[in-house]
Amino acid sequence: MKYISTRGKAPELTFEDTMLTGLARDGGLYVPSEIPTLSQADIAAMEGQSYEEIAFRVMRPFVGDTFSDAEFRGCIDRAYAGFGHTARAPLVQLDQGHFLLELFHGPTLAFKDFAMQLIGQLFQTALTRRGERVTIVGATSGDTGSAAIEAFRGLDNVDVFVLYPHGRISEVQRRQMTTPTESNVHALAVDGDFDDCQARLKDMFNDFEFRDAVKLAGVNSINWGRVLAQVVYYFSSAVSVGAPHRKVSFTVPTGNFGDIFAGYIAKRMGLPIDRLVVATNQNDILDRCLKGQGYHKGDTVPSISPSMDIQVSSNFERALFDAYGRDSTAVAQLMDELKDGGFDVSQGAMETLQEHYDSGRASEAETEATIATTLKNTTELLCPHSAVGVKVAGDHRITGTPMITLATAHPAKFPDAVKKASGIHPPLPPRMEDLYERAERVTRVANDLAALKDHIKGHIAQ
Ligand SMILES: Cc1ncc(COP(=O)(O)O)c(C=O)c1O
Ligand SMILES: N[C@@H](CCOP(=O)(O)O)C(=O)O
Repeated sequence: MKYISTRGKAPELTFEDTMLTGLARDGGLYVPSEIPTLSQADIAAMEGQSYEEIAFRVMRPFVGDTFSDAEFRGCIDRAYAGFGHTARAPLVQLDQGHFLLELFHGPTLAFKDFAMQLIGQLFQTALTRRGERVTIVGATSGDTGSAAIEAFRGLDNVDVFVLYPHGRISEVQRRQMTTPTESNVHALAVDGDFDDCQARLKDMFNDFEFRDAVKLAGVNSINWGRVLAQVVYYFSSAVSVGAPHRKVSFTVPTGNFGDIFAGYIAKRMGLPIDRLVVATNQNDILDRCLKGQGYHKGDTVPSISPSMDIQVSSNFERALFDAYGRDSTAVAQLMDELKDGGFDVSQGAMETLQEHYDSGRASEAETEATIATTLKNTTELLCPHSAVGVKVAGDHRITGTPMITLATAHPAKFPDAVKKASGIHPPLPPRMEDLYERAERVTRVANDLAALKDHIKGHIAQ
């Protein structure tokens, strides 16, 4: 299995090198040169299998000979052993034909743990074998950062720096990143928004001198391994509601487009997915684009679902690559236009996108109302991101096709917004009860590439 860049000018890589490389050297994102498929019989055989077994069967074809079967199975087993639910990703029925996929039973209470816990194991195995160390830098709107710190803290061969937008994440999210005591993890509060953090991260990858000097690696969803691990729960959940014998639709609270793109990969692999519904908050650039209005950046408006306060949706580049018939020149041109504010999508590419994706948005008031009504009707307490999904799913139901909405975070990560909407203050799990008493360690930094690079160079272990 080979991986190619969406911009066509970076070397083809193996799975291992793709995973350790992060952003392609031409600024693009790596994707598999072809998508392996599973037969209907392969998918039907997943019924009743453990999450770990389904994970092995879904991901194995993408990994090539990077890991032996035994190594790969070991990584998967260790990755999910610490989850707080034996099903790992349990399905809860909300009403007739509408299901919630709870993806928040991992160590940091968000769906990011599914990929990050696995990536942590895969990095460790590959780096130990190669005798190498890397510097991981991540950009986060709240959840990727804590998941990355949890997955890599205390490891000998990795330093982790996480850039988050100062004052724009919840207190629980911040404390999850600033309270770990291991010296190889560093939280950096950037004066800017998430798009600034992500842009500076990409600047670092595009600065080859810096990139090579610190052996930069990325664990944002620019890393193909992140997307791949998220494909698994589309299979596990769809099979539970009748796939491959019936079609299933998914609604996905969306920001950086990694999670919904994983759903698209599942569909390309043969999972009978009818609609993939992109659900955005008031930062609705993706909804507007998928409705044919072009991709044009505006200002990010802080919301009660802060993890989705994003204008430059990184993985949309992967969706565009396929929609433009894998024309890397066209994609590179669009990404150049994006630097100047945005681009229009060609009619052909738009039709291809709309074949797979629907979209909708939820206002702040609709998000709050959905938290309240869902609690009243079902006893499920949603986080604001999951509530965006549930609201939008409600607008896209088709009789006879089950709809699965992804619940991407635990409500306790956003207690203020949840309390305001529901009257309930969701408690943290017992292992995190003292989060508010733990000492914080964080460095405030300007939104300035040189300052960030200096800080990182000065704090990596030699
Ligand atoms: C809780 C939560 N929900 C939804 C999203 C959006 O996911 P994606 O960026 O993969 O579209 C994020 C951020 O990634 C998140 O942290
Ligand atoms: N919402 C994310 C933003 C980064 O997304 P990623 O999937 O590219 O890591 C976050 O919580 O940090």
